[in-house]
Amino acid sequence: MRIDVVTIFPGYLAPLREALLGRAIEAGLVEVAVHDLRDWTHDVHQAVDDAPYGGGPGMVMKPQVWGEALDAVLAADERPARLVVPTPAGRPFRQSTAQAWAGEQRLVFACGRYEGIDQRVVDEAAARMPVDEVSIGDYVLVGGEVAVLVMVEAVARLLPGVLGNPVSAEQDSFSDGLLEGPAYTRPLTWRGLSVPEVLRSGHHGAIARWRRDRALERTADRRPDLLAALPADALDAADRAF
Ligand SMILES: Nc1cc(-c2ccc3ccn(Cc4ccccc4)c3c2)n[nH]1
Repeated sequence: MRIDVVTIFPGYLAPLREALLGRAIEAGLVEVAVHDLRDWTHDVHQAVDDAPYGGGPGMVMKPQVWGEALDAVLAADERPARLVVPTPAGRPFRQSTAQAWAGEQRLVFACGRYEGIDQRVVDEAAARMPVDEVSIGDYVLVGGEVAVLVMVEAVARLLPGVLGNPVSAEQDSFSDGLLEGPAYTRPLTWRGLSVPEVLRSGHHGAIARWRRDRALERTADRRPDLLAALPADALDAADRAF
């Protein structure tokens, strides 16, 4: 997969080259290119924003600069690309979104700032490629860069070879519709707190049942919406007894 990010703050994307994802890039499992939007300005002030039509606070990002930047970035590789535009007004980005995007050959992320990007950039792009306007949560950021870091990590970890132990991607929180239950490691007792006996019993069936019960308990407590959204056949009799 090739990932391109266009932003006026390229330095914000430096963490992409750290740790797990950095190693995946070095291993050639994923390619990442970060581009400075201002490279496609032509005026001395390198203007990327202007006042909003219709008035209102803040500034809007100019369509001309974005149009030239996206044309150039898309032309740099013949693989078909999906354009992703983070915005507070987007459809929710979920694990299912990350799983769908993990199958893409190419993702191009457009990081807005100010009050966002002129809508015509999205509308014009949508005429020639798939475009997703996505939100990473119901809170307001200052720009799209942090959202891109979140989404790139969520997608990249699903790519073959990126995670050391691929099984964990399948056993993710949300992959079975439930939250992850509690996890423990050594020491057996820490500050007077001990690890649940069942986890040391060696009884794999009992352990699996205990873990499922803790996941159900936590999901019911913290995310009842997820429980309500589970398909009818997702809970077996033992789950219902819980
Ligand atoms: N989930 C999520 C995404 C964003 C986000 C993404 C891109 C941009 C570009 C500019 N802003 C600032 C902004 C504030 C308010 C209204 C519109 C834009 C952004 C915010 N916030 N929260």
